This record gives sequence, C-alpha cells and structure tokens, in this order.
Amino acid sequence: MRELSGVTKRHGARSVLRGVDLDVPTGAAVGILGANGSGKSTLLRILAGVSRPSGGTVTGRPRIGYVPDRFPARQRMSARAYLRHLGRISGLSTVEAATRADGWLDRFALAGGPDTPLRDLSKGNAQKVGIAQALLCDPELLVLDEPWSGLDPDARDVLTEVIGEVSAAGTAVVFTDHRPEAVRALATRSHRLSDGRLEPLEAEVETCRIVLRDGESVDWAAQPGVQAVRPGHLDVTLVVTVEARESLLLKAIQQGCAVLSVAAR
Ligand SMILES: Nc1ncnc2c1ncn2[C@@H]1O[C@H](COP(=O)(O)OP(=O)(O)OP(=O)(O)O)[C@@H](O)[C@H]1O
Repeated sequence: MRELSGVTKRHGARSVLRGVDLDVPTGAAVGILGANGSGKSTLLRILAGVSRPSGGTVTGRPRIGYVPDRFPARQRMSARAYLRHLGRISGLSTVEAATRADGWLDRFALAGGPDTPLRDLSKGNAQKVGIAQALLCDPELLVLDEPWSGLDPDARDVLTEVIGEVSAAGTAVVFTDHRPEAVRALATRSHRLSDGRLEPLEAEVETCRIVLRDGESVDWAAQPGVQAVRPGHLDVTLVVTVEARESLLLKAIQQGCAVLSVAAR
C-alpha cells in the first residue's frame, strides 16, 4: 500500500533520516517508538506525503488521513463547520459530511460541543478534531503522530478502539508513541527509530486475526499467544500468533463465543 525505500532526510547539515525502509501493507498496524528528536514526525510527514524525502523513494498512493504532531486549530470556524467543510471538499455529499462530522465529534465527546470555535478548543479537544478530520473520508492509510498525547482517558480508549476497528476493516495504520507497552499492545509491527534508522522492536512473529462475538467473559490478553486485544462495539478482535491459533479458537468455542472470522494478517 505504501512503501519507503532508502529514505533520507536532511535538515540543513543535520541528517535526520539515514536510509529508512518501511513497508506498510493493507491492514497493518505499525507502531514507531523513538526518543524526542529522533525523527518520528519527520518520518510520518514523509509517509503522509506532506514532506518530500531528500533521497530514496516513496511508493503507493493510498487515500491518507494524517494527524500531525500539532493540530493547527486557530480558526474562528466551529469544529462541526470545519469538519463538514473538509468532508465536502473531499467529495462527500452535504448530508454525508454532516453525519460523519457529527458522528466523530460525538464519539470523541468534544467538550463544549460541536459548535465550539476551533481557536477556543483546549489542546486535547483540538486533538480530537484533528483525529476526526483524518478519519472523515475513510482513509486507506491512517498516519497518526503521537495521537494519544493530550487526550483524556476516555478519549484515549476511544482512539485505541477506533484504531482496532479501522485496522480490522483493512485500513493500514502507522502511529508513533513514547510508550513501548502501548506500541506492543496495538501494533502488528513495531519499530524503533534511532540514529536515523528504523530497527524492528522485536523479532516478527507470524500472526493472524480472530474476530469473536460474546468473548467478553475471557481475559484474552492473559492467554498465551495473544498479542493484542481490540474491543469493538459488538465484537472483539484478537491478534494471535499462528502457533496459538487452534488452541485459542478451541477456548473461544468452549467459552460459547461465536467465531466471526479468522484471517491472516
Ligand atoms: N523544518 C525543520 N527544520 C530544521 N530542523 C528540523 C525541522 N523539522 C525537524 N527538525 C529537526 O529534526 C529532528 C527530528 O525532529 P522530529 O520532530 O522529526 O523528531 P520527533 O522524533 O518527532 O521528536 P518528538 O518526540 O519530540 O516529537 C530534530 O532535531 C528537529 O529539531
């Protein structure tokens, strides 16, 4: 879907990226860790297509939703009007743009309501609008730069849930964060950006995805072979190692869960 090959980026004399290779296939959830100033935002800007690399190639042209590290919300326009407007210029009908805009603002519980002017929003509430604008037009690739930063606990949970949902539906997601445990829990591929290069965070294990209904009674995260658990509205998606797939399916059936799908990642 999107692939970076040998990507370099210089800012003046400074080499920020020194030959980054990154393959982002459909449905992948790619997590990137890195210290402050390691170049995560620089890398995500290139991935999102808002910045050009100094060298190397970027291939693939998916429809991209991008949440920058700082969402610039200095306008007088209300959150609702802004999102509706963006939806319209992205090709949605007036009704569809309004429905989607209100749906995302409602789900993320924008404090002050959807008619609050963007420039009056707090950092966290501006971040919610930033996330909503990226989701508005069903992106094929979602690029999220430290998307949890500034969000309250409820909104953080909603975002984690949404990432699980869109990724289960086939959207590729690339996100940065400073918390290794969060990256490991959510990502199907994890990397660390260090010294301008991207290293795998751990050896990759072949995984698959199991979607269950009525699986709430089991502590799936504690089961051997379960790498990530993503609760949805009516179902739960497990990312599991292929090795543990059969025993986990057996457990699910024994617990009375309905197995909705089993898919390779
Ligand atoms: N437009 C620019 N001009 C000059 N230097 C820049 C520019 N953008 C970024 N840099 C430098 O590139 C380096 C990487 O910055 P970047 O914002 O990508 O890091 P980061 O990993 O996202 O950091 P943080 O975790 O603090 O958000 C930093 O040293 C930064 O000062």
